[in-house]
Amino acid sequence: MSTERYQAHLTISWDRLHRDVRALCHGLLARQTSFKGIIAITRGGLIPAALVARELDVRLIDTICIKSYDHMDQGGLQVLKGIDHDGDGWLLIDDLVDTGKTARAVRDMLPRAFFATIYAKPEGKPLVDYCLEDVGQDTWIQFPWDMGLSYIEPLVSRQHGEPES
Ligand SMILES: O=P(O)(O)OC[C@H]1O[C@H](OP(=O)(O)OP(=O)(O)O)[C@H](O)[C@@H]1O
Ligand SMILES: Nc1nc2[nH]cnc2c(=O)[nH]1
Ligand SMILES: [Mg+2]
Repeated sequence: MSTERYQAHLTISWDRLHRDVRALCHGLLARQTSFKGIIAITRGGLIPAALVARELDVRLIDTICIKSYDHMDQGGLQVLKGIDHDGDGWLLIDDLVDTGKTARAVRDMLPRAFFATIYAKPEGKPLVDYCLEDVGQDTWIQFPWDMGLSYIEPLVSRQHGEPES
């Protein structure tokens, strides 16, 4: 699938990610359900899962390893590592749901797990049990682990049409 479906960008800083995961955890705690352990959907779910594990004081952590995108290009879904139970009592964590293709595959493997993501786009949202924030279907979420700080020219040079080095 091409990158044309993304018309907007939402850039998430490390600070915002941390705040958003803590807010997600407040919501999870309010449900008064305790979890046997956390399953992170790699790779995007790894850092959120580590932060959730810290807030919920969970020490048992497993992974489901799935690849679906090469940057913005959605390809065939590859399950590189599964799990040998139905997810009963476990908390599944991913960074986001977009089309819901990954979530559907994970739900088929772990029908009894509780599935939470930080961000959810409309097509995928019905597949998660809990998410913190809705994001437009046409928005590409830029995560801090995919970015770096870099120099930009002062506005005035850019106005005068000086070429960027
Ligand atoms: O709802 P979908 O359309 O299936 O998209 C959501 C999935 O896409 C991203 O993973 P990706 O396949 O890019 O791998 P990554 O987690 O290793 O970045 C993201 O982390 C979700 O797992
Ligand atoms: N980083 C990132 N990965 C995705 N995979 C599917 N949708 C997205 C998105 O909006 N951002
Ligand atoms: Mg992923």
